[in-house]
Amino acid sequence: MKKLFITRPLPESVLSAAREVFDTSVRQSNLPLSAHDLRWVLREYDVVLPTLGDIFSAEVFEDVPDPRCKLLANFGVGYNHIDVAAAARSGILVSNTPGAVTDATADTALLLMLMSARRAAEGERLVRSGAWEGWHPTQMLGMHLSRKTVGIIGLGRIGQAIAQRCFYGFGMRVRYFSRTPKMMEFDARRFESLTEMAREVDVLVACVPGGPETRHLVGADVFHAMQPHAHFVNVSRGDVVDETALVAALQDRRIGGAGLDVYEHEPKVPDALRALDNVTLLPHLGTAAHEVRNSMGMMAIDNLKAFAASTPLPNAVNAV
Ligand SMILES: NC(=O)C1=CN([C@@H]2O[C@H](COP(=O)(O)OP(=O)(O)OC[C@H]3O[C@@H](n4cnc5c(N)ncnc54)[C@H](O)[C@@H]3O)[C@@H](O)[C@H]2O)C=CC1
Ligand SMILES: O=C(O)C(=O)CO
Repeated sequence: MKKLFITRPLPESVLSAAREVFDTSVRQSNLPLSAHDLRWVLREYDVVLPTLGDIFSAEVFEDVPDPRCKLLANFGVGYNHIDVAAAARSGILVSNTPGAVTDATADTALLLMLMSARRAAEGERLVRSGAWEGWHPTQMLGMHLSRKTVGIIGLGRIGQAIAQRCFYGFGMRVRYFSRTPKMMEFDARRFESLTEMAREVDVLVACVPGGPETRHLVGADVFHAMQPHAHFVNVSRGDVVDETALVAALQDRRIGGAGLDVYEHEPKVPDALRALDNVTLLPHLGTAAHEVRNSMGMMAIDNLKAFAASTPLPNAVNAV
């Protein structure tokens, strides 16, 4: 049996499926692997199932010249924590879990859109504080989401699922910023300029992958272009946004508010951001549902099984 290392505790059903095929070791910690342990697992195991937070950089791969590991079956669709080109140079395949995460992450985007536009977190804090003085006609007025315009940054799987929810659920107009035109079953206008789109929308949502190519894609220029009532939502990766520029835009009330699931230096959230009442802060909850984490695990196991059977991986993101 090949040796598998799983870097975090996972649902029992996923672990059972893994044990059917592999001599499986499960690390009993939810913290990212240390620099030492990243190198150790590449040396000691045939296959590894990592998650976001386990930073497999080019240096890590270069430090292990002849790795025993031949597959990193990532638990999650986003793999910006793995240098997949460097992995390939070391003869290591990388796979991910697309599709399993799509609906839950799109739901989280809608959750944040509503929470930010309707000031739900602020209202919840008010009730908890005991300072609520009762309903009145001008209490905590926010923005009505129905029939507004949403601008989606990156119309991939999650972006399209958000577009569908906005169009069918809320009667919203859909705009998107994307490198290539996408076919949707309803009218969705494409922008080639992100700032041009930001000028027009009531809600701007980021759902591109993280990494060097998209780092700080949403910066001061975008927040300056947005209308003062407009909201910004991020369910992608923290580094897609210039967090300093976002804090400034929120402090100056240059935008209506923001809803964030991800942060530039997770789990660190800047004090300045936590001090603001016009931002909703979630702890990377995008896929945090029992069924979804189970499906993600099973998808990772499918890739591991394919590797063990020497058949093509269903979800390879590089080639060796
Ligand atoms: N908050 C959370 O818990 C979760 C976050 N995510 C994040 O969402 C990301 C997207 O996931 P999927 O939709 O499944 O991926 P996807 O690959 O289907 O979609 C990404 C889209 O972004 C586009 N894109 C990439 N670079 C771009 C650029 N520079 N400018 C404009 N468009 C660009 C791609 O062409 C593609 O259409 C993941 O990579 C991950 O980082 C995913 C799941 C859960
Ligand atoms: O799948 C991903 O990319 C995640 O962020 C995990 O929820």
